[in-house]
Amino acid sequence: MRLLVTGGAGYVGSVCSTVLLENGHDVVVVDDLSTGNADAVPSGAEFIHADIADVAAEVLGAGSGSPRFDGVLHFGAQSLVGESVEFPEKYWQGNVVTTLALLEAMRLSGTPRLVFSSTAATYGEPEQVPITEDAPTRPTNPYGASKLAIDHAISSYAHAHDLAATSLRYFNVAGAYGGAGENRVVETHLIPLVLQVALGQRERISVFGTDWPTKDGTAIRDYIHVKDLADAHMLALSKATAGSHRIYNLGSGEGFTVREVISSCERITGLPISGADAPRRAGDPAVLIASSARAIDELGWKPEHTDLDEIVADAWEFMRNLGDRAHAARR
Ligand SMILES: NC(=O)c1ccc[n+]([C@@H]2O[C@H](COP(=O)([O-])OP(=O)(O)OC[C@H]3O[C@@H](n4cnc5c(N)ncnc54)[C@H](O)[C@@H]3O)[C@@H](O)[C@H]2O)c1
Ligand SMILES: O=c1ccn([C@@H]2O[C@H](COP(=O)(O)OP(=O)(O)O[C@H]3O[C@H](CO)[C@@H](O)[C@H](O)[C@H]3O)[C@@H](O)[C@H]2O)c(=O)[nH]1
Repeated sequence: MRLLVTGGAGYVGSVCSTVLLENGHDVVVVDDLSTGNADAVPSGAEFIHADIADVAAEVLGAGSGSPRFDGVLHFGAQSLVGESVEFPEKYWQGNVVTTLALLEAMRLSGTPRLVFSSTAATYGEPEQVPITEDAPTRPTNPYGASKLAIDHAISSYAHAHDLAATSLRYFNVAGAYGGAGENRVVETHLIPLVLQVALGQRERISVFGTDWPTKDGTAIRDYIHVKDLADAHMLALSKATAGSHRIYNLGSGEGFTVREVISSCERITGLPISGADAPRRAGDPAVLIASSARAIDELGWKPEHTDLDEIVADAWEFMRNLGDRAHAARR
């Protein structure tokens, strides 16, 4: 297929572009580099440096009579929970308004398929875990609310305009694949931050909240290997049907506390990692664990890298090999 990838200079988008190319697809990346790096775009992909809201109509050929792409994978977004509480405008504009422009361009060009990066943050604080797709959606931060609004917009476009749409609700993505991984200019995610401490690029890791109702008082998350996530995107592309919007949770199905993640990083790196207790971060839920049963049943998805130590080991190898290309090392 010929595919448009938004956010392909970011972490998940660059790994998925790599896997799309490995599967023989043609890939055009549009990225505004607001959080991504141009050098993360895989060399086999065409790269357009732009905000997708500005160029979607032109790139997709809105009004030209025939679609130029077989589908869009929409990773491009602002996606930091804490930042979204402080600057909600960045999330309503950058996520919702931008995606509405993309959906209009898809409608007007007749682009038939969409795979959207939704999130566990659409559910908010769960009543029970693991979380299924039928769980109530009560986001605890503007980031999750913006993604939920987009999911609703996609559903109505799919049904009214025959779009074959899939929303993949990722839990916490981690690890690396094919030379692509996490190398953000401003990093806020737990695993890369802990590994930056091991690399001597940061003094200690702050543990946000030690009074959560969990076994060691720190927050629990479900870490999914980015290669397993990429595989789910390939299945979503091939299985989607016109006029339907399916939503799938994607995680490994097991939860780890912040302290357990730090211990895993110590085991894998063989280095002691200094932590400092800190207050809870605004907008964070206590526990997020996925039920991916629907993706396993309907898409035939089989996560293959569910061991936390394996996920951390792949992230560690990627970060050690970054050398001068590491943004953290340049600061
Ligand atoms: N990383 C996770 O744990 C996680 C979990 C759930 C959902 N997600 C979702 O997955 C997607 C990718 O996340 P990531 O961790 O790779 O983030 P990232 O910040 O590394 O990548 C996002 C990319 O999108 C680009 N971008 C942002 N707005 C754009 C716009 N308007 N036009 C063009 N490009 C734009 C950025 O420059 C960046 O390269 C996001 O939609 C995010 O909400 C991520
Ligand atoms: O320096 C840090 C950074 C994070 N944490 C904690 O570690 C956990 C994981 O945090 P982080 O890696 O920042 O991810 P989340 O905030 O859980 O969000 C990720 O996972 C969500 C789905 O679960 C996605 O929607 C988001 O896009 C993605 O950033 C949370 O409890 C944080 O409070 C710390 O204790 N110290």
